[in-house]
Amino acid sequence: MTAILTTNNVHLYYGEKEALKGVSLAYDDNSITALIGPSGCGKSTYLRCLNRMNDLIPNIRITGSFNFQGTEIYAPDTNLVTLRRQIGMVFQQPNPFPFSVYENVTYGLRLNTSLKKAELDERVEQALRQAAIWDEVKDDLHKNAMSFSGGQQQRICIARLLAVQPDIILLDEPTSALDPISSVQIEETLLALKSDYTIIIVTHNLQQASRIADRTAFMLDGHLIEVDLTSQLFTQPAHQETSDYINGKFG
Ligand SMILES: Nc1ncnc2c1ncn2[C@@H]1O[C@H](COP(=O)(O)OP(=O)(O)OP(=O)(O)O)[C@@H](O)[C@H]1O
Repeated sequence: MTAILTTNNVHLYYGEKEALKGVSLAYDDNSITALIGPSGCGKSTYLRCLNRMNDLIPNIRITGSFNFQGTEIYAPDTNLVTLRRQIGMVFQQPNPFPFSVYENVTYGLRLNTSLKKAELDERVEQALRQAAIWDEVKDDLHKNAMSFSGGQQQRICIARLLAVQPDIILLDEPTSALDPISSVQIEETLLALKSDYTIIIVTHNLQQASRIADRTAFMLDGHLIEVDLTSQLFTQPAHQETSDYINGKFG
């Protein structure tokens, strides 16, 4: 399989502090990769590099390469709006805009395209169906997205991202603010989406990683310790630190 995204020898410094220490990882299309590791190991920092969400942090320095479909993400001529359409992100706290469901889902489309109303309607339904929230909101498309439950809001945010047809979906602990039923619904949604997208998810929840991820990467203190098929990493990790972490000895 060819990798859709490859990061090579990534180092990231917040001022003097080195938060990423040579992370190299490649991602296959149509797969879910989980990034796990104790608090502060650099998971979110690394994830945010992938669509340049760290760009505005003062005194940040990033080295290494980030090859996305043959182009360098950090090339000077990269268009950030296009990049973030292709590599979208879902955050820990659901963050719908304070507008209707319909306006949320069409937001990126109205910025990037000049689709007609009927085409917009079609894309809205398609994205909400893919995010497994259509049945719950189809009669309330013009209701404020903030009036739905946290889990519903998170699936509306996923639909908002899917509407612009990204290639890669980044998720930073997308279920940690949600109840268990909503979390399962998000996991099922991600499993269904994997046939069309590349998904990279940061999670503290090891059961979640083992339920949904094809591959899991374990990070510690800015290093990538190992990456493997999830079943392999959880049953026969190659490194003692990984074994100690997954067995709850720290973290
Ligand atoms: N904006 C920032 N400025 C300075 N240091 C930062 C910044 N963001 C993160 N760090 C530091 O970089 C290191 C990695 O943080 P990061 O948030 O990426 O870890 P994490 O593994 O995602 O942690 P958690 O699981 O708690 O979210 C930590 O030591 C953190 O304090």
